[in-house]
Amino acid sequence: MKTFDELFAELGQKALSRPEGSRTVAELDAGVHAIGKKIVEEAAEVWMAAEYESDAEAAEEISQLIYHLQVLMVAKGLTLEDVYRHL
Ligand SMILES: N=c1c2ncn([C@@H]3O[C@H](COP(=O)(O)OP(=O)(O)OP(=O)(O)O)[C@@H](O)[C@H]3O)c2ncn1[C@@H]1O[C@H](COP(=O)(O)O)[C@@H](O)[C@H]1O
Repeated sequence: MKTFDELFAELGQKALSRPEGSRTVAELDAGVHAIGKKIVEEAAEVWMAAEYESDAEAAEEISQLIYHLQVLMVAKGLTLEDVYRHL
């Protein structure tokens, strides 16, 4: 289990070290357009899970949406502070 901040730090490290088989590296290489499409897809899955599936499934979809949002932040060079200042 990890927190939002811990995952973000891990993804930043993956972007730098570019380990073989990393999903994050593959997404970063695919670019902002592809990551954006993934975010829209995951957001729809969150909505559908929240309406029609279990709470556990909804939580899993939410975690995947958060992951892809973080990958987009890394791709754009945005920091946690850049986002947190708007919360
Ligand atoms: N938290 C996540 C995470 N959430 C979601 N995903 C990816 O996003 C996918 C979810 O999309 P889908 O459900 O649509 O699955 P899919 O249909 O197989 O997706 P596509 O391959 O078709 O795009 C999952 O299959 C994962 O590959 C994640 N991939 C990685 N992480 C974490 O990110 C960290 C770095 O991972 P790597 O970069 O892979 O080392 C690790 O801590 C991982 O646990």
